[in-house]
This record gives sequence, structure tokens and C-alpha cells, in this order.
Amino acid sequence: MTATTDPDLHLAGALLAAEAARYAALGWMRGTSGNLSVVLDRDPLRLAVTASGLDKGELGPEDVVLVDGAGAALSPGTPSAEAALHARIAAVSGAGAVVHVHSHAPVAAAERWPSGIPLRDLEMLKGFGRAAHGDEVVVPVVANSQDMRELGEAFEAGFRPDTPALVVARHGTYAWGADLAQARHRLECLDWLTHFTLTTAPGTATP
Ligand SMILES: CSCCC(=O)C(=O)COP(=O)(O)O
Ligand SMILES: [Zn+2]
Repeated sequence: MTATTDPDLHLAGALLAAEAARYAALGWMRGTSGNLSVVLDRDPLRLAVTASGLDKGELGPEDVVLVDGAGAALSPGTPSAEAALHARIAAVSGAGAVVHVHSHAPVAAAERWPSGIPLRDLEMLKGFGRAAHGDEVVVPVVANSQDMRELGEAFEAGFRPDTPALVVARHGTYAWGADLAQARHRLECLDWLTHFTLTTAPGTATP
């Protein structure tokens, strides 16, 4: 448990805890995996990020840490090990919320398409902010690393303003949006899209 005295941080912690409980109920935050953040200030960049190593289905409003644009803690507690990538994504994309989960489908799809997951002609693309029909949408995939600066560089190299997600191979998925609800909607659609695309791809054995 961490201590928060800042009312804005405490409120953000309550929002993050409620949101994390939803992802945990989907089985997307197993075994302490996953982390969430919201931007509290833009200049300089300040984010409220979930604390590291906790069961994300059981967070309280105090389980949040204020971090700077490099992911360094500015309040008591240990921020997510991935806080620096949250900060990089928020800085580059302009997002107000960044979410990271360990759901299965996007990571499995990244195994099949390590250079980017192709999505095409699916109604759920609208929930990802793209047209249902027309151009192929390619979700970027980057290699996993324990070095958040390396992950951040790889994210930025493949960033497109119209594609609000990143899959880290053999790890998990990041999605972002103006707020936590929009980030969740995008992530839920991406999970559906990658599951459908993977399970209907020619040569895929039916699970
Ligand atoms: C079994 S979770 C491994 C670490 C991870 O990938 C993750 O998402 C959770 O890290 P945090 O430091 O935010 O608890
Ligand atoms: Zn992770």
C-alpha cells in the first residue's frame, strides 16, 4: 500500500483502481500483470500510474504513484516498472490515459505477424477509430525489453497518430485514448479484432 495525500492523485487512484478491476474481471491482468495511467498535467508532464507488483484486481485509491515525464516517482511508493513507457506514449500521442494488459489474443497474433498485425474489413475497427472497410490497419509490434527507453524508442519509431495501440511481443498490449473509457473501448475492440483475425487466418488450427 502507498500513501497519497494529494486529492487529485487520490481521485486518479480511485479511477485507476475501478478501471483495473474491470480488466482483472476479463482475465487480462493475471498474476499482478498490467498497469494503467492517467495524465494529471501536461506541462510539465505528470501522470498518475498504478503501483508496481500489486494484484491489479484489488487496488485501492492509495495504490497510485505520481510520476514525471521520465516515469520517475514524485510521490511515495513504487510506480509500475513500465511507467516510463506510459509517459513516453502519453507525451508522443497526446493521450490522456494509457492502459496496458496481458490479454492473450494480441500477443498470440504478434507471434504470427511479428512485423505488425494486419486488420481489415471488420466492423469493430470503428471502435478502434478507423473505418470498417478500406485500407488495411496494421497494429505495430515491438520486441520486448526490460529497458523502457528501448521500448519507448521502438514505440516512437512506429507511431502513427491514427493507430492508438502497440503490442509488445511475448508480453502484452498498450492502448491509449483521451480518457480511460476511450482507451478501454479501443483495447476491447483490439482484443476482439486480433482474436478474430488470428483464429480465422488460413492455416490456423481451431482452438
Ligand atoms: C507478471 S507481471 C510482469 C510485469 C509486467 O509486465 C506488468 O505488466 C506489471 O508490472 P507492474 O510493475 O506495473 O506491476
Ligand atoms: Zn506488462
